[in-house]
Amino acid sequence: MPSGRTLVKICGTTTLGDALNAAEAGADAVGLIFAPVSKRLVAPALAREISLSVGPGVGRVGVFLNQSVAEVLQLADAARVSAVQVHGEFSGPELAELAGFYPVLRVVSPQTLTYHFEAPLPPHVTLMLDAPQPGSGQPLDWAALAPHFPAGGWLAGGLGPHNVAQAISALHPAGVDAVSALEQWPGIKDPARVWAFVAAAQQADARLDAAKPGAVGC
Ligand SMILES: O=C(O)c1ccccc1N[C@@H]1O[C@H](COP(=O)(O)O)[C@@H](O)[C@H]1O
Repeated sequence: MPSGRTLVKICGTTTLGDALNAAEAGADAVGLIFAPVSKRLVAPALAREISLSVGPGVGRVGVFLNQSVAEVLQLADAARVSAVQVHGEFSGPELAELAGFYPVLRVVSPQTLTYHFEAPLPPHVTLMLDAPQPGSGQPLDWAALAPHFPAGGWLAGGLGPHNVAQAISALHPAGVDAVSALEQWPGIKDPARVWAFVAAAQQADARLDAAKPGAVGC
């Protein structure tokens, strides 16, 4: 969904209050994690309540790690998500199957980026760059990544209000995604940090727009 600005996803939402706060702050999407190993695991029934409450303008992204296509589709359907984000072992044919039902964010680490570029992505599959251990708050080396960052790709990994503007101006991602830096403790957001994250991304976009040749004031 290209919009001309950086989309913002607030991941690891486990309460209705946190989801509504993210929506009010201006987030484009909330992430609902269904990976059983996660400290931010959300029950399908609560995820569904969140999906039905945030309003049609806010995407709901189901997040999965090393789960079968059948499980992904069953949970995504139950929770009424609008897209899925997959980490770990998913083959090309599995991604294509998922993409027949939902837009897919395929998460890869910088170490595996080359491999994923060599194998063409199926339609409706978008790459997201993240640290090898998802949800660990580990930032990527944006300078090293810049020459290889995929056009239209998303960025995650240790992003927060303190560094998201720098990441946007370094890589121009289509979207940014964060969890650890926005929490009071795992699974529970700090509402002020969520607002600050969205605002910092919006301000970064405004600065990039103002710097474009022909922009008013240049
Ligand atoms: O956060 C988790 O627990 C998690 C578990 C399984 C798959 C993905 C998970 N989170 C994803 O991690 C990245 C960024 O995290 P951080 O900001 O560096 O802490 C993001 O894509 C989340 O969706």
